[in-house]
Amino acid sequence: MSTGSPAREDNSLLEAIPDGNGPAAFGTLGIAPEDALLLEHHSLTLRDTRVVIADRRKRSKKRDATCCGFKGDSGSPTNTTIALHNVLWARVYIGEDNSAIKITHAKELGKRLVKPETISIPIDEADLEKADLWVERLLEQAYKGSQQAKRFKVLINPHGGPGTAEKIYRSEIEPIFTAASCSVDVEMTQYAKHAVKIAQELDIEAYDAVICVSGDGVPHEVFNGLGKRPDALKALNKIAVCQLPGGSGNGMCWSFTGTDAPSLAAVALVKGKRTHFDLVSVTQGDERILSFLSQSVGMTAELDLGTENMRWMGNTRFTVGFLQRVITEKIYPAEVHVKLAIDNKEEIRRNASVMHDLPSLDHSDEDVGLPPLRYGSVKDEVPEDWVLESHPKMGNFYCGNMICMSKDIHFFPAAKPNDGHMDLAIMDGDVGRVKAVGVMLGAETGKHFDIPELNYRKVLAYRFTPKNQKNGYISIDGEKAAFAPFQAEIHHGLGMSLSLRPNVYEGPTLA
Ligand SMILES: Nc1ncnc2c1ncn2[C@@H]1O[C@H](COP(=O)(O)OP(=O)(O)OP(=O)(O)O)[C@@H](O)[C@H]1O
Repeated sequence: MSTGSPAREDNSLLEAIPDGNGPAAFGTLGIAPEDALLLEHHSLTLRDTRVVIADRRKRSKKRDATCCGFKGDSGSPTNTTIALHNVLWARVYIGEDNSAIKITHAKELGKRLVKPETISIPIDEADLEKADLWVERLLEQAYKGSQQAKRFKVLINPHGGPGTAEKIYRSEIEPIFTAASCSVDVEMTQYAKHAVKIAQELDIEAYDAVICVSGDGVPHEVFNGLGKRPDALKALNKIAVCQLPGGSGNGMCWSFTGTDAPSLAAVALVKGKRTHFDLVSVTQGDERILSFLSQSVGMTAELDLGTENMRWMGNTRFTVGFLQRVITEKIYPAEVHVKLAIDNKEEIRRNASVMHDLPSLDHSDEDVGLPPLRYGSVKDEVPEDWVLESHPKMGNFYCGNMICMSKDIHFFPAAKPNDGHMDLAIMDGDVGRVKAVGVMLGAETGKHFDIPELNYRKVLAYRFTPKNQKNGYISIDGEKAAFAPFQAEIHHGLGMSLSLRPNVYEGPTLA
């Protein structure tokens, strides 16, 4: 993910403004009057994706290098440029002896680390009113299309991944939330499925988003908790469910923010725009489970669930687990009934940049539970127009809703947050080790999509029935399900999250 450039020096604007400049100078540069603020010693301008702070004083021979957070060298005053994406907050400070505009931004300290830093620009009393207006304008532009000062319910799984979620939160995430004036209510999950209860009982008017500092297991629980409420439809629409990296998979965080660097992902959520995304109902026995990420059987499910003993490795456990399994070329025979949407790769590629209209879901104030199942449950007859497929040599059954499943695994490059389709990828187990490794490596860039042995389709629903096996792994969002037939169907735009761009996941795409 690009966070835009951090604060940096930029002489271009300063060069362009004549000495003794006035508002007219900005006009000649194509800067709207409301985007510019001329102070006695500084000019502040909003330009496309950045804010430029220039020292207007005549070039002095020597200036304090740290004055107001600006660098200066003798004889050449410099500008400071901050990407609007990195502007976390701004305000007018009024002190007894001095007043200032304070701009807090995410300052880049390394490729994977930003920390809040505040720049102060002194202002005279006479400029207070116009400074207020400009600060308001800056915040509007820095949060374009996104809500300012979001209210977060933060859930931390102390056992997620290598067990460092709380430490990561306190050191890298919380400072960003605080600097961005977000209100946070932090709760540690105390036991497995605790997040289901928390979401079920959540005061949905008190928060804008639930932020899970965890793996993908906690957001799975939050969606299911919201889905159990009598007002499920409204709750799923009102509360954006998001993930920040505190586990080993972090597929949701990667898909929506394009990174698993905690502070960068935190900035992405602070700036995130509300985005509807598709959820899936999975029925198995008498149960109905909401799935937001994936369902898998075979190789992928074994990686998710059969590598628990390697949890200490963090994300590496998936690669090691894959290499161990690919050698055996194991098969998992199954029957799959499919309700197809798009059944060939060419059309999927052509369709990749098409925007899909959201259906009008009823989010009224009345208590409305989950939408009814369009195709019935796994216990009903399979609808007549579903295609029956026999897969006696299935090696991997993988159905996904998001582009990225974990670091460098962009398994579903055709996935969109709300296209109303699931992406179904099936591959036989006897395609050979070279092909299997090719798919794994290709998933880093999405190139595996074109490997002919990978059967990749868009579907609306399916039923999976294992054949000739007593035991095995079925993974739903990385959580273990019973090894028994299950059925899945998509709900277009039922869920809500925060994303950097509308209806696009971050990562390599087909378009
Ligand atoms: N305090 C707790 N004690 C025990 N289990 C917990 C606790 N809090 C949450 N859990 C459980 O931990 C499981 C895994 O959580 P999570 O997904 O956050 O981490 P992870 O396993 O590292 O990530 P991933 O699922 O992406 O591999 C969830 O099923 C959740 O119910």
